[in-house]
Amino acid sequence: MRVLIIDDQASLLDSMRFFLEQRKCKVYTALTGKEGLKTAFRERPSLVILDLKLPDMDGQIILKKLRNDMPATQVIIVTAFQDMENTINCIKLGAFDFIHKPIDINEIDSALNRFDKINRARTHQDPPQKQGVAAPSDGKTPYIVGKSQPMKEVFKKIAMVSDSKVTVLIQGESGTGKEVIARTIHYQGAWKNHPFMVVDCSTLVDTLTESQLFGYEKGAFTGADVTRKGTLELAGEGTIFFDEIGEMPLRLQSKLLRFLHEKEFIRVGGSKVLQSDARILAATNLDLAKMASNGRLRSDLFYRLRVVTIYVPPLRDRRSDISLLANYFLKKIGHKHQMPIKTITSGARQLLESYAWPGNVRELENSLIRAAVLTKSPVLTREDILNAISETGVDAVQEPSEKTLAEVEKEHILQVLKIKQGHLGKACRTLGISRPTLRKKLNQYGYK
Ligand SMILES: Nc1ncnc2c1ncn2[C@@H]1O[C@H](COP(=O)(O)OP(=O)(O)OP(=O)(O)O)[C@@H](O)[C@H]1O
Repeated sequence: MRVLIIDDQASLLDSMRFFLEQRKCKVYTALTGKEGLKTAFRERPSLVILDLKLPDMDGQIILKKLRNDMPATQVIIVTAFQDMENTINCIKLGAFDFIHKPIDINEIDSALNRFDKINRARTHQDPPQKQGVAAPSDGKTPYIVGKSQPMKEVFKKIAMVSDSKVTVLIQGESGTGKEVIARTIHYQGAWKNHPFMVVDCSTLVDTLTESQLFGYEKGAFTGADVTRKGTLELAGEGTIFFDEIGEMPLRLQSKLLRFLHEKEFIRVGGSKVLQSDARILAATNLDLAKMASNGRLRSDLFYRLRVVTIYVPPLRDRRSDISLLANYFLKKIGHKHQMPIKTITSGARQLLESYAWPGNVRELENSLIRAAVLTKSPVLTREDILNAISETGVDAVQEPSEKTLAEVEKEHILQVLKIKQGHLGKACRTLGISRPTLRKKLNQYGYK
């Protein structure tokens, strides 16, 4: 295989050359963008490894040129994790993969393995299609940190859907980052200057929801003294994100379905059919297929929603993201609380990487906030992290104890409630008990 590496760090070029030559690649190198393009057009490599930050040219311009003029050549971009917007733009522009800086040779190895595999499969296919062009960045996009293979797939899907109005269902456990993904789809997309509206289906009452969603006409019900627009109208050409879609009352499900089919709706108490061009994103941590089969969710709505599904794996299934996320959160905490950025010992890092994180990324972030705020020292130890986790976490890191079953049950219920930030509905789902049962138990513990 012929590989061209474009990077302004001579030492990195040397070590990559050494590594790639071991893999029997013919390697070309270039220290600048201009030199890189010249070499690419002369040598026609099958793969280019391209650093986005070059002294003379923007990496995205080089990528665009390579994808346009040499579509058979694939490009892996090298990026800093703070460059998430750029990374997504590069995927939109047709980058094959990305690896993070500082470069871990294992990441290159697995990217090359993927490239080999896909290249072999592609031999009999048509040349790759030209990809869409990215919208300019506006700085509002939230960061999504991740370098694990499942998160790379998530980034690719975000890039694929953000410039279209396709309905997307985001599935994953609580705290895995579903809302961040929804926001990123919106703010990376062509309609990012239009509103992003969130509807939390788990907190809405049936009748209230209807007027909130569809708006109402003056006089539609007692207290409706003026005509009001609902979320669908207010969103305009933007995005409506239905969080916890599995909680939507059945009656509203059919109205939402009509909206998804026809893009039409009527205000409560009105007769005029109104049009909306909003994009629908939905998220759930429930098994919607099961809900559809037992009648709790309309199956036609389920099929309509899952046109494109993004699955976000729990943090315990993508442990290679943990260290990166921890660094990111420690920086974020430092900036937010205006304190020096804390670091962690290798023991603490090992603990973070081995813990089960039942509350996923949210629990990791909250534990680090607690540890950073409560610890005076600039370096967080294993103990500091352990204390912070056991404040809210589930018992995954604790030693076996001699507690009674009732004590363990109480602790577990209170911990889950903390993780769910006091949200009874969410806690019930995690605990697998009904709301009345949870209330009864809380009463027994002395909580009203
Ligand atoms: N990959 C990620 N990179 C950076 N921050 C993340 C990532 N994933 C999650 N977070 C952060 O973790 C917290 C929880 O994320 P989010 O609210 O998106 O999860 P969720 O899956 O929608 O949760 P829920 O199902 O409980 O509503 C947020 O503060 C978010 O910013």
